[in-house]
Amino acid sequence: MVKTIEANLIGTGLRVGIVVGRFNDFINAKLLDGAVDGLRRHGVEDDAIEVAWVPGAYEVPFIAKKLVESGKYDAVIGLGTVIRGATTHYDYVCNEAAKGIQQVSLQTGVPVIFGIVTTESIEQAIERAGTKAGNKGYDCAISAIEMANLVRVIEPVAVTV
Ligand SMILES: Nc1c(NC[C@H](O)[C@H](O)[C@H](O)CO)[nH]c(=O)[nH]c1=O
Ligand SMILES: CC(=O)[C@@H](O)COP(=O)(O)O
Repeated sequence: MVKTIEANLIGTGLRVGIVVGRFNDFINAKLLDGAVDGLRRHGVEDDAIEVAWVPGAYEVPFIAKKLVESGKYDAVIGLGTVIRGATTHYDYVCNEAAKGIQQVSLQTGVPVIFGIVTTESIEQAIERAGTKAGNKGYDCAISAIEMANLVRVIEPVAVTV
């Protein structure tokens, strides 16, 4: 019989940190609303959710690592929006945000969820922040809960009595 290792989407008792960029915050505020909505709807208590704002997507990994190192969170979500401009700056911001978020996860063993919307246009970003393409923040909330629970399945948390 093949053993399947999987986790549920019950967020009750989980502690989640969210790092969100101010650059393009008219989009990111919607991503944050979606993330908080997703966490709440799956049982994460409001007092178990904390939000840190940073200047832009490039700074998300740095503060995500600080949150993880605090030991206060079962998962961290990184939110931001990078919209291509006239130069190659877009590529550097996107690539470093993605690599940085992944590195924090792998270095610390705490799930850090990639919620940076990377688009060619403002319209594409709007579509992914609660309109025709859903809400990337909500999707990240679900991923954060699943990953945090999956870590607990693989590495059971010592219960202090
Ligand atoms: N152009 C975008 C940025 N640029 C700013 C960088 O993220 C960073 O804050 C700056 O380079 C200082 O280190 N950030 C975004 O989140 N989205 C963009 O479209
Ligand atoms: C993605 C960005 O950094 C962008 O806002 C920068 O625009 P530009 O490449 O026109 O300077």
